[in-house]
Amino acid sequence: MTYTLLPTPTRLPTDLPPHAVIHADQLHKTFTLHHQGGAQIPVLAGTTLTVQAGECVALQGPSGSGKSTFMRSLYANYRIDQGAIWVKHQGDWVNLPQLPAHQLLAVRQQTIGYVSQFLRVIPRVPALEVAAEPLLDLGVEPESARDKICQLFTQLNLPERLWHLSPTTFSGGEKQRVNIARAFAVNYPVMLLDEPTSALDAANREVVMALIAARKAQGCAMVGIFHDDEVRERVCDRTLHF
Ligand SMILES: Nc1ncnc2c1ncn2[C@@H]1O[C@H](COP(=O)(O)OP(=O)(O)OP(=O)(O)O)[C@@H](O)[C@H]1O
Repeated sequence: MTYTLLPTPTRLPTDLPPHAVIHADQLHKTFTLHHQGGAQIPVLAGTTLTVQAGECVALQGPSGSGKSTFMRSLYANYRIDQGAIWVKHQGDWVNLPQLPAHQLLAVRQQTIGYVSQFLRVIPRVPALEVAAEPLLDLGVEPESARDKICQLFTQLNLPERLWHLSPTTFSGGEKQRVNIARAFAVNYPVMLLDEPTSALDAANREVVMALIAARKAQGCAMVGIFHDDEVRERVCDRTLHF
């Protein structure tokens, strides 16, 4: 398959909607498998998405169509081949693929939260500390950070006996709730949600849907992959099809 590559847009379009906070402009991404004869897997070919404050956009499409690749590109976890990823950071538009590492770190600390499906656990670090880390990195006092996480753990029905244990041995749903508390503790203007309810029971799914709705009402722009139709229909305003 051949793609006609468009020139990389490097300027922020002038016609973005007034409350736009993220604008992915014509993203192209092809994986090259160097250890498998250089096989090429074209995944994104001009994907464009603008999200405004207070909106939630669902990424939907068949397995392997590129949803996760797009989401990881929005967090600059994957390097795109062409395109621009504009994010409003502290009042200024920045293009993620062109940022030096320290500025990308600042964008991730202050502007874009990412709820991955799986929690990265470190042996011997208790759940409370794992979840409080992003707040502490922002300079929040340890006591306030701890209070905020305790409040979220309670809301998410994470049993108190687990709070001081390392999540290494937690169940999938327990780990997922630690991850959600970690991301929702910070008031990010943009959040990327990768199947945030995949391991949760019905009651905790409701809690997460309520957290998402509350954050949207505060003006957070969200992009998410939701395999659960009910969750997607209830929290998303529109869909980007892959
Ligand atoms: N790191 C990688 N290296 C090589 N190929 C990759 C990599 N990540 C994804 N791919 C390929 O890119 C394509 C899109 O994968 P991606 O995970 O983005 O799809 P998806 O729509 O999120 O799928 P699913 O719904 O199954 O999670 C697949 O063909 C996959 O094999």
